[in-house]
Amino acid sequence: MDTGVMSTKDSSWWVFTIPYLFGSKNLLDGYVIFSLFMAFVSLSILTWAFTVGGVAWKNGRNKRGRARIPGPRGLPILGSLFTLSRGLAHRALAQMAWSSGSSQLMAFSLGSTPVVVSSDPHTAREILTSPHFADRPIKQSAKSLMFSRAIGFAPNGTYWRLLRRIASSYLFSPRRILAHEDGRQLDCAVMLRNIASEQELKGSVILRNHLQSASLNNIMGSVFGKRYDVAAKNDPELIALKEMVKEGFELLGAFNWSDYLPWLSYLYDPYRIVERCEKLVPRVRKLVRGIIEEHRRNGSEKNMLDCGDFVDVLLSLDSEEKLKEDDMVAVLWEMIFRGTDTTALLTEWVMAELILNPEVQSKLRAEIDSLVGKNDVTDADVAKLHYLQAVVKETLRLHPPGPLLSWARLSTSDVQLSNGMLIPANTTAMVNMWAITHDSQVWPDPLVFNPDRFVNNDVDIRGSDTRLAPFGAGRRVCPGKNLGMVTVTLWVAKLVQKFNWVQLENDPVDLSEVLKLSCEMKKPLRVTAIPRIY
Ligand code: HEM
Repeated sequence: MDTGVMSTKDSSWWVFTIPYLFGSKNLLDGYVIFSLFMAFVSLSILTWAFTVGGVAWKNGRNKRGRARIPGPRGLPILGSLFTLSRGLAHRALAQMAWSSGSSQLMAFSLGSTPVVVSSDPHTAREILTSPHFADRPIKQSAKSLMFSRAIGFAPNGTYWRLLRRIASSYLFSPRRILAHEDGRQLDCAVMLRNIASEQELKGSVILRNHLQSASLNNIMGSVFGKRYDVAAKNDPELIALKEMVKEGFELLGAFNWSDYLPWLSYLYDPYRIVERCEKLVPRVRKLVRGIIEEHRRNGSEKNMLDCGDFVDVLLSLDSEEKLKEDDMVAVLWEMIFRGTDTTALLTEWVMAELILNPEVQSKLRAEIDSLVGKNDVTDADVAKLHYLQAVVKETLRLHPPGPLLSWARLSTSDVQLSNGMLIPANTTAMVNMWAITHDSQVWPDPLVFNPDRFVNNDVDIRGSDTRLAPFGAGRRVCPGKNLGMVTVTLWVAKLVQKFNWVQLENDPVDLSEVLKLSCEMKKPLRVTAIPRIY
């Protein structure tokens, strides 16, 4: 609108001044006027587009504080959409921030959306812990898949607080995590057995399949009280569930241009996001409602707050906390979603690093052997295995599963930072955790896998130290962080205790990344798992 008004007003003096200057009435003919007008419009669009930070930062939005927020200009209309729409956005953004000295905060545009990204621990903390950043921008796919009614995307308010309270009391509390140890042990035992048979049968193991099945079953167990026989390849319910989880991941992980250029949704939807979401939602509803019905029929909601599954818990809540059925479906579905890939892919990264660093693997095995011997490793043992904790922390540093902390934040009002920059209301804010954990000013030799850096240096990774906060921080911090850590550390300990892991000569470990919903190994880890003989 503004541009239109400006162009009419400004172009009028051209039209009358130029003929006057040149003294020729011919210049007023239609063609010349049109050319001048087009030149002016192009010039104004270019000037308008090439503001610092790009199209969404026009009118000095980035200059409202004492210090200006620097940033790339991007392309007219699109801004920096190409940087984020393909490849490894965390690496591209880190490079841009480092090379332009904008690590503290960098402004850029995704179409009409103004975005800031921090690659610095101090600014990251200010953003993540600010109450004015407790909302999230919601993608079309997340909305269509009901996630706006689940914890991750619910707007900051009474409903979101209720969900967090229910989840932290009944799913993620230390007592409940402990109560589900048997499930973790069981799923791991099945995984170890299946790994041994695949090794015997094929001479190598594709670890990802086993990890994904174990974590899906594990989260299904604690959320739905249901486990599948993962070796039975023909179970229709398991096949359908895996398909739905995969489809949901693809839809949520896909870069949807219409999220940033809403008018584009009428013209261009290469992933058919709307159509695919419409097909997926009824299938999810049917499956989850079926399981809820089963629980109702079995009357299991009575006294389950301590040892039941999460469906039992939700059914047993009283009127004040009771959720509507559709909200229950959204919350339960979200847990399956979040709990499955994160634990599996983090364990895969840990194992890849252990295979590439055999001396670390041996040191870890020696620690486990000296504390546990041939006994089964338990959660209680894991807490005492300090080198194991250091190995997992170092993996989270080098390969944070959410390098951009998975889901961005949204400012609900203007936020003044201590460095003098002001982030205006309605700005999407990201933290580039990958850039922080790969910054040599923050971590010496950042590219080297060296768990020893954590041995005598107890860095808290649960959000209080933003030099390494792979679970985020502040009120939107990951509520599943303890469950995730307990599961990953237990499984890594048992994998290392039971097998020697060696890379294949003809298929070396490849640490290339692919960024989907999370950042995973591009090439699934295929290795030799040699059973240990005591
Ligand atoms: C290795 C494991 C995991 C990693 C690295 C991880 C990472 C993250 C990150 C970075 C966030 C965003 C935090 C922020 O904005 O500050 C998040 C949010 C969340 N995570 Fe996790 N996560 C993991 C495991 C889990 C598990 C096992 C669950 C549940 C079963 C879970 C459930 C959630 C939920 C519900 C949110 C949204 C919280 C909110 O918006 O209030 N996560 N996670």
